[in-house]
Amino acid sequence: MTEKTRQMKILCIGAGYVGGPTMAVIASQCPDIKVTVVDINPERIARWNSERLPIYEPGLDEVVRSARGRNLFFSTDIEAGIRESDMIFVSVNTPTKMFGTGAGMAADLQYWEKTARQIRECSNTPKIIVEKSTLPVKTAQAMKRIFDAGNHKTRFTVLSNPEFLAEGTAVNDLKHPDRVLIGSDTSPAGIRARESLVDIYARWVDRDRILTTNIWSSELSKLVANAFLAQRISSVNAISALCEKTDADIAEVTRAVGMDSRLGSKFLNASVGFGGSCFKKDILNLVYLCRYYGLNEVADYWEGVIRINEYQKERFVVNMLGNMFHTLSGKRICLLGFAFKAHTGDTRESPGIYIAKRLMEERAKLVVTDPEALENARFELQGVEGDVCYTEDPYAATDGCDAVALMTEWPQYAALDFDRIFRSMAQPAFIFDGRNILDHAKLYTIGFNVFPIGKPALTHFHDEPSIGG
Ligand SMILES: NC(=O)c1ccc[n+]([C@@H]2O[C@H](COP(=O)([O-])OP(=O)(O)OC[C@H]3O[C@@H](n4cnc5c(N)ncnc54)[C@H](O)[C@@H]3O)[C@@H](O)[C@H]2O)c1
Ligand SMILES: O=c1ccn([C@@H]2O[C@H](COP(=O)(O)OP(=O)(O)O[C@H]3O[C@H](CO)[C@@H](O)[C@H](O)[C@H]3O)[C@@H](O)[C@H]2O)c(=O)[nH]1
Repeated sequence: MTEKTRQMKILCIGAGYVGGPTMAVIASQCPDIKVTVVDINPERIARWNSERLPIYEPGLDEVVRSARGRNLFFSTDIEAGIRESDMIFVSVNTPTKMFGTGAGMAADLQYWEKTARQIRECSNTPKIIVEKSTLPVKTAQAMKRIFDAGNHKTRFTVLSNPEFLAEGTAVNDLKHPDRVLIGSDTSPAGIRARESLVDIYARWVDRDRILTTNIWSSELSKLVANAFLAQRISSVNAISALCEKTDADIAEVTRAVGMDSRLGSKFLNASVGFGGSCFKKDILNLVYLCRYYGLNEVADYWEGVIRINEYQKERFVVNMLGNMFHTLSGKRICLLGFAFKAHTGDTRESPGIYIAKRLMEERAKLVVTDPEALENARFELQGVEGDVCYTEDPYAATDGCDAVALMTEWPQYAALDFDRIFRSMAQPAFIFDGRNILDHAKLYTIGFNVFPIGKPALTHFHDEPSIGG
């Protein structure tokens, strides 16, 4: 093949929730580009090559099937992948560091750095390196320093291209993104690399949605986007506590507030708290960066978003305890849903984890149910002391329970036969709706004592709750 007709080869290192779907969509949109996704985890790669993908994501099976074996490949041969590629996306995990300096705050960059060194060692031809993982601002500089130290065989150009997909809607988000952000330096090589990445996305994304910025703005924008989104939920959840004290209704308040076009109506649902692998970790990372630069007031401000989220989860438990006569000991409680949001099997940082642990601390007997997340739920709660069992059938899960705590807004939960559930439960029966998706008036009519978030409770008790321990 001549240089002109040579097939472009993309490699993605990290076959997780981001690497897998992102590359599947690129491969399906660009049949002439060879896309290979590699990972150090052979089981994950085997699942990507099987009929049962390692993650549940609506629409993903079809996209993977359309391209796998044609121009989309999953492999554990990282070195070969690096050698043959022109462009390498780095999509490894960047969790919160749990040791040493910055423990509990900073991003743990060990996976990312190992990858950078491996790329350097295995490269003989020029590479464009694309940061897909969420990284602290200035990581591209560190990456370039690693590449430039000791490899005189070839040239590396680093771009930042953070990913904004949300789980549960990943395929749609990737096919129809609000924007694609690409950061580069302004050297001729930087601009050329940036344009080649723009050209890939432009196959299916309008050019006016493809933003190009300097590399530091791009890295920082990802952290800021997540901080703003999480801040919105913490703002609503903080007000939900005030609503419960004042008989205001959070749904009415957010509707009124969200109709202001300057604010907008999306992402204003009160909840038991936000979860997911990104919000907490990325805000902690932002807070750490602010403290590193001596901006303590700014750090405190953003830390407040996380504090309110912790408060909201604890408030939910305290509310259950207070309304169930100040003891949960020996009571059977169903956690309806365990994924951190609907339409995913992911349980990372799910509020269900905290609630489950606290309820077990109160010696409740838990029954966990979820349509997609039971395997992960078992993993999250393994080794936790207490009485917990798992079942996929929500009717079996609620059978004999004293209370149901709805954790995940799966639409099928709103459609359950609550007459049947009520009849099978211990009396008095309680429902704590951590997502406000149920028909509260109807549940009350059936006989439940209903506790939504940020709305007046509907109970069949006509006296004030007793003050207990
Ligand atoms: N999950 C999301 O919705 C989401 C969205 C946007 C951005 N992000 C960011 O994308 C990055 C990846 O997130 P994720 O959710 O896909 O993580 P993940 O844990 O699902 O996947 C990361 C993968 O990288 C692999 N890996 C780690 N070190 C490796 C190495 N040296 N060589 C090869 N493979 C290696 C792991 O085995 C794992 O399979 C993170 O920085 C995250 O913050 C995540
Ligand atoms: O009004 C709302 C909206 C969301 N949530 C909760 O917030 C969490 C996060 O939800 P969401 O943002 O939809 O899912 P993620 O997959 O975590 O996506 C976020 O994190 C990703 C990783 O960085 C980014 O790419 C996305 O843009 C960003 O939305 C979940 O627990 C939701 O239930 C609420 O409680 N109320």
